Amino acid sequence: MMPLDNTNSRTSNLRVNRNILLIAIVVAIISVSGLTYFAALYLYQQAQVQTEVTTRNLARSIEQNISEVVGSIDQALLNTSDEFARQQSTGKINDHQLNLFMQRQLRRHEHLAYILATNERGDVVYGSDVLTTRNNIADRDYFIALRDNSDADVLLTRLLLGRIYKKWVWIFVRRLNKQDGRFAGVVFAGIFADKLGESFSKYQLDRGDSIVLRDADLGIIARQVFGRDNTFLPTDKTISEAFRQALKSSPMGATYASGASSIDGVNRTHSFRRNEKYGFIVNVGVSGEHEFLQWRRLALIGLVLVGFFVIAASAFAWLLLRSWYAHERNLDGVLVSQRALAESEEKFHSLFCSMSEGVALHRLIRNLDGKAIDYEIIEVNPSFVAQTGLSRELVVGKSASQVYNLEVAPFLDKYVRVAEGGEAIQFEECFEQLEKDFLIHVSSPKLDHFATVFEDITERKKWQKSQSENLQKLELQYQQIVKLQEQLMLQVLRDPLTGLHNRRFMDEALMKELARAKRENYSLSLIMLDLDFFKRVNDTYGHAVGDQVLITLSKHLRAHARESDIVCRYGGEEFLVAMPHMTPEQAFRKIDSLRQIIAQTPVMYGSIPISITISAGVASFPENGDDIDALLRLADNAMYQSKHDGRNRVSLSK
Ligand SMILES: Nc1nc2c(ncn2[C@@H]2O[C@H](COP(=O)(O)OP(=O)(O)OP(=O)(O)O)[C@@H](O)[C@H]2O)c(=O)[nH]1
Repeated sequence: MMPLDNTNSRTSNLRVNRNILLIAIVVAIISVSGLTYFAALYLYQQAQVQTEVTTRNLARSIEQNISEVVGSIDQALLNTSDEFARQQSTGKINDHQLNLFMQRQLRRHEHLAYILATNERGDVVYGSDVLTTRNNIADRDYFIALRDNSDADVLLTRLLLGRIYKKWVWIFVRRLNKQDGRFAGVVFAGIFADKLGESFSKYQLDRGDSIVLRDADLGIIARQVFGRDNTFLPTDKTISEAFRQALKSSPMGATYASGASSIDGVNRTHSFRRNEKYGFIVNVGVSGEHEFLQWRRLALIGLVLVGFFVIAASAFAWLLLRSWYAHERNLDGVLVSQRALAESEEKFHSLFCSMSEGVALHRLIRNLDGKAIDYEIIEVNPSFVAQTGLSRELVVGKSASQVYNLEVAPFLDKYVRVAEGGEAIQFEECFEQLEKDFLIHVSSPKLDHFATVFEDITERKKWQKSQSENLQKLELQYQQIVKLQEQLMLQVLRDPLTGLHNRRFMDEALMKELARAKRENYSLSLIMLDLDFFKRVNDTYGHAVGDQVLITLSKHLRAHARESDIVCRYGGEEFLVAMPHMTPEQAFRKIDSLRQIIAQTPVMYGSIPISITISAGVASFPENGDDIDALLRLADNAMYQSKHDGRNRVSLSK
């Protein structure tokens, strides 16, 4: 069993560890979520940067391409202008040759729709195409501008609805001069806006991305929105506020994020570049869907992973908490049990130490065959030490045979029976060396273990012994008392002089005898007899002789009485004999026979014979009555009748 303190500290350690682990899980969840959030933010920024770089590079690339195209067209215009000048120097313009020249220029530029030239009046007279209709462009702004400016360089128009081909066209114009420098017309080339827009489709952009070409005054020349509707309002100058701000702060080129596009409402990251030489602006808008799609995928994966992690960590924490709480409950249970056990052990220990009886705990020692040959003393209490005089250090951990210096440990057989069978016993033993008696209780708490409780019964034994002696004395005294009582009874119920029953005894006996006679229906005769002239004996020989006479008469009466007869000295010299089963006649004969014997047997006083006679009266049940007093009176009357009739005789009651 784990000590209570250890369990307590283990419980609090567990709680601390649990809290640390829970905090660690929460921190891990927050950290992972935070890291994921910052990673997503970083990736978002990266996607944004990537989008910006893409749009910037694309804008630069497209601007350069268009710039090269425009430069090349400009070169074609210059070449045509030079050819025009060369032919002029010959004095005459050869229309056919000039047209062929212009056709060759046109073929070298795939983007060009046409290349034409006018005279100084604006009539389109030369060109890559043979025109069947007469066209004049003298009213066009660019014609007027070039006509009026002899130093004008190449001129790029806004998008115009062409008069010849009836299509929206971007026109590049150069002035033609006569030999003296005067205005000779213009040479101009056009690119159809739709073709230009189509040419943007070679760029591998994603759906929703856009490329917009604007002239120097911001009018739209061409627009390509990938995967969407490409319609736009030619020459439209509407721009978003973001574009306006970007242009204002950085007129030659910048990157900015637009809100919803003014044209199609799509959010894009834009980069624009203004061509330094020709002033046109290329604006590339990338919706960033691709980059952000990638980011979204990553963010979603991250979110799912974090979600899984949070769920798993929460589930883990929940399971951990549940298991902890269960464990804590168990520990609490263990704590309660341990506390109870500790309290119980404390109580046991305190009881063990404070017991007046000597207690010793033992364990059997077995040999290799498993036979119990001795027992070890595991623990003893202070009373054991006090009783035996053996110190604890001397006995604990030792075998009994060793401690008591005996070949066979004391009471081994008895103890083995208890330790193996489990049934408690007790026996008394006198330890002569200690001069003490003990009542030894032996019980077995578990197999091979037993406890002995030595109850000192020396005093009790002494007391028992003295009690026994006292009892013997008492018994003796009792016997003496009984004897005395018997003597007393004799004294009370017998006449001390003659040893016959006295009148008191007779009174009680007669009641019983008469009752029995009535019950069993037999006769009961009462004989009252009296010494004749006894006074004379006393007077003559003395009272002692008189006593001797009385004793002699008593002996006669006793000698002639049956077992069932009751003889008593009824008073002075009066005697009464009760004779059960005797009719009056039988009684008469019996007492008369006795009378005769007495009369013939004198009492000897020394050598002097003293003659004695008796007078008697007989009364019987049922002949003379059934009442004791009446019968006694009748017997007495009969006796007096005998006196009256001369003494020495027996009379029957009438
Ligand atoms: N020695 C002795 N004398 C006794 C005892 N009890 C009574 N007496 C005597 O018995 C005598 C009885 O005398 P009475 O009653 O006159 O009768 P009696 O002399 O026998 O004459 P009758 O009965 O008429 O024949 C008295 O003298 C008594 O003292 C006794 O225990 N011992």
